[in-house]
This record gives sequence, structure tokens and C-alpha cells, in this order.
Amino acid sequence: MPVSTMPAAPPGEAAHKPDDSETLLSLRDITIGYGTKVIQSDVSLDVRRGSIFAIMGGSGCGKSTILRSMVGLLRPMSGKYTVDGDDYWSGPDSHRTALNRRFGVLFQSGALWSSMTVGANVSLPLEMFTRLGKDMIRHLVEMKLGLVGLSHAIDLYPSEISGGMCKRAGLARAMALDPDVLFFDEPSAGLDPITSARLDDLILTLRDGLGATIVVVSHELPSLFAIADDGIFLDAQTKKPIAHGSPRDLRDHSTDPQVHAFMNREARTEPATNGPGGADTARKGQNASGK
Ligand SMILES: Nc1ncnc2c1ncn2[C@@H]1O[C@H](COP(=O)(O)OP(=O)(O)OP(=O)(O)O)[C@@H](O)[C@H]1O
Repeated sequence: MPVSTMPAAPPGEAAHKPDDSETLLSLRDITIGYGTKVIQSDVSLDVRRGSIFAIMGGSGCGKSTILRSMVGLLRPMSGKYTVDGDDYWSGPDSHRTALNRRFGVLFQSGALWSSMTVGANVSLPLEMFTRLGKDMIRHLVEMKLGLVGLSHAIDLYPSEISGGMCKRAGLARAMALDPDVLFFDEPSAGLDPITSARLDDLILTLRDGLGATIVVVSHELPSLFAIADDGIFLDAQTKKPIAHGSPRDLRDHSTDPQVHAFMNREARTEPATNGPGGADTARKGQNASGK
């Protein structure tokens, strides 16, 4: 299927326009999979500095797999990944470790250590990767928690706070080392719409206030329309990207039936397919994730 080229977003919809000339992360002809099983091939994308980039597609198409690869957890079978022009997978592990210091990651689960307070969770990366003293670390932790509106929760345990607060604490931890690139895997999964909208605002603040570059995997269409500047749509059947563009552009202008149906939460009229990313993933009136 052809990759759609999208026109610019309608006036007023794309409030933020990053500088086109500034590519921070670049994937070229990446093939990725597990063992010999290919999950996605021919993946090429550019993430502009200071933008929010969405990885989209039906369940199981390989969104998290691409994200895992971009943070160094899975080496692609082929293709090139550059970070600020630097070939990520070339050279020794220390080369990647240095680049990883620029990354903050929030995985789907939020994954806070349950036996540690919120403050201790956020201070962990600072204790592991810096030589800062206790007072300075406490100060930085207070700052990060202040950013996500959780100053009051510093001494609470994860079991004592809500799911949305856990997500925000995870965000504070992802930001502990002042990364300039943040990767979020399903940040609003499991959150109610209001908490999810607050998290969107926070993500926008990270982009606009701190100049962070953000890559996000998400099924949540309202959230994608609210925050993402650009994106890619992966297809599970062909195992290739089938569209590039901002979620708003794909919703309003995509000529690909699958992409159009997914982005508009419509039932598809063509014959159903069994695989993820097929008709079953885009039924009207359901979460597009099918979850
Ligand atoms: N560690 C693994 N080993 C083998 N196969 C895996 C592994 N992790 C994921 N997969 C497979 O890779 C495919 C893509 O999974 P992935 O989690 O990347 O999809 P996704 O698009 O993020 O899905 P979802 O939206 O449901 O979270 C799936 O078929 C999955 O079963």
C-alpha cells in the first residue's frame, strides 16, 4: 500500500510547528523483529527536535517494538538509526550508554518500585548515574515532582496514590536526568478521560516549556489529536508503515481506507481481516485499540 503524503493541518489545528530543518531522531529502512520473525520492515521516519511524534497503528502491529528499539532495548535486523546524526547502533555499548543518557522512558506499566516512596523512585536514576549529594538529589526530586504536580506525594508509596498519579510519578522519574528526548509507551492507558487530558497538558508543557522531543506510542485518539505534531501509521498485515503525518492530518485527509477508518473510529466496509490492524481494530464506538 502506498505511503500517504499529507497536506498541512487545517489552520488553527496545529498550534505548534517545529522547525522542519531539525531532525533529532532518524530511522532509515529499519527492519525489526524477534529472532527471525519480522514485525515491521522499511520503517523510515524523522523526529524533529522539540516535536511530539506519534507511533500509531492497530494492536500488535509493532508500535512498542519500534519504541523499544529506539531506546536501545532491541537491535534492528537491518537499517540505520541516528540520534542527532550519530549512528546509534555502531560502536561499543559505551557509545549507546552515552546516547541513552539523553533519553527518558515511561513504559506502559508506569513501573514504579512498590517498596519505595515516590520520592525514592524519582531519586533512583540520580543516585545511580550521578555523584550528587543527598541534599541536591532531594532538591532535584522536589523540582521534578513539582513539575508533574506531585510535590505533596514525595513520601507516599505507589499503593497510596492513584493510577494517574503513578503515571505522573513515572514521568517525573523519566525526567530525573534532564533528558532531551522522552519516550512514552501508552501514557494514558488506564486513565479516565480527565486525568488523561491533564497528562496531555503535561506532555505539551514538556515540549513547549522544556523544549523536549517526545516520541509517543498511543491508541488514544483524542490524546493523539491533542498533542502530536507528526507521526507514522504501521500496518500489521503488510508489516510496513502505510502513512506518515500528524494524527489530525491522517484523520482529515488520509486516502488509505484502513488509516481513515482507524483515525475516525469507523467500521471498515471492506472484507474483514483476522490480523491485528485489520477491520476488527477499528470498530465504530469502541476504543480504537480494541481494548
Ligand atoms: N519479546 C517478544 N518476543 C517475540 N514476539 C514478541 C515479543 N514482544 C512482542 N512480540 C510480538 O510482536 C508483535 C508486536 O508487538 P508490539 O507489542 O510491538 O505491538 P503493539 O503495536 O505495541 O501492540 P499493542 O498496541 O497491543 O500494545 C506482536 O505480535 C507480539 O506478540
